[in-house]
Amino acid sequence: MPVPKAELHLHIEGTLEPELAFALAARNGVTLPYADTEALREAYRFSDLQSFLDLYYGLMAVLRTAEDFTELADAYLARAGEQGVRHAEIFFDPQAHTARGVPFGVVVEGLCAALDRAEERYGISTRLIMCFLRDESAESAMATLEAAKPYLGRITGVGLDSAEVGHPPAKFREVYEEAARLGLRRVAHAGEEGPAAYVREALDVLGVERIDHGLRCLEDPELVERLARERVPLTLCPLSNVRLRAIDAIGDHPLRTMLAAGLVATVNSDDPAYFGGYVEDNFDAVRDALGLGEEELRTLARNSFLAAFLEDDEELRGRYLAEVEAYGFGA
Ligand SMILES: Nc1ncnc2[nH]cnc12
Ligand SMILES: [Zn+2]
Repeated sequence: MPVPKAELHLHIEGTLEPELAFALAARNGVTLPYADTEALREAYRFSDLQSFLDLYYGLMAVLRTAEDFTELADAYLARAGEQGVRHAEIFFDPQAHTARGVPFGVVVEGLCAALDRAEERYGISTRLIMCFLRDESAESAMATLEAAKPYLGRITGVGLDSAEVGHPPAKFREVYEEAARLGLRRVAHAGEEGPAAYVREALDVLGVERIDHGLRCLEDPELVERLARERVPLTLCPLSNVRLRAIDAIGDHPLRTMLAAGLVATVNSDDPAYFGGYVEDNFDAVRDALGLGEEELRTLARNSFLAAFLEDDEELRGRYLAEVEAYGFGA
């Protein structure tokens, strides 16, 4: 059994495997511009974040009903369970669905039908984080936050994703202020393709508690020192970074440098259906390419639970942390 871990950077729409995409397309009468699953997989050669996003948003056309979202989440949770995930904080992109006429409530209710039975079926506790598309307007993000109000009992936090460069965090200052007033936790993608300054801005202007990716923080040593001192977790996604060409090869990933700098690094899968692996596959990839040892792997697993939004259930966090300490690597 893989090491117990929390997955903190996972877009549920990014778990849409080609087989499920075609099955949902048939069920919903949607025609996909690919002959079959093989042709679709062939298209997964990305040159940057935008080239991925174009395909990712396009394929979402097959997601129409609450049941579709339930199936999607169920398929992820089953895979995640096999990969040692004990706790999952799941992103979703409401605007990518409401823009196609799928109501906010359909998405949340569909996802929650799967999340509600995840503990019982897969032994996984869950949280839901709604992400704003940063290449859409702040007004659209605010309207999305408004649409979320009837469902706030089910939503733990807000995030910020999509095309990063040219859409700095400060664009969403008021939206994040309102989210904080509503008692929502705050995270944001920053420093994936964008500069270290965006990481700083996400902390200072949006008040985020974790940085998603944060890769480019390394270009600013003072910022690295601050992230380490304030113990701001980074949710890294190594296979994603290779596929989206943020780095040339997995062996170039700066994870080891980040751990040595005292950063609270975690390893996650981002969009596993598109990037060639789920979370344990990411652990395996960095272990093999960077030669990580038992203590580094245990630190990554421990960090994932320390960084999780489990303040409402510290007993559960404690149990997960005890599982990490008791885990026997190489068994
Ligand atoms: N890696 C990523 N970066 C930004 N937005 C995303 N949406 C889904 N995956 C993403
Ligand atoms: Zn992401």
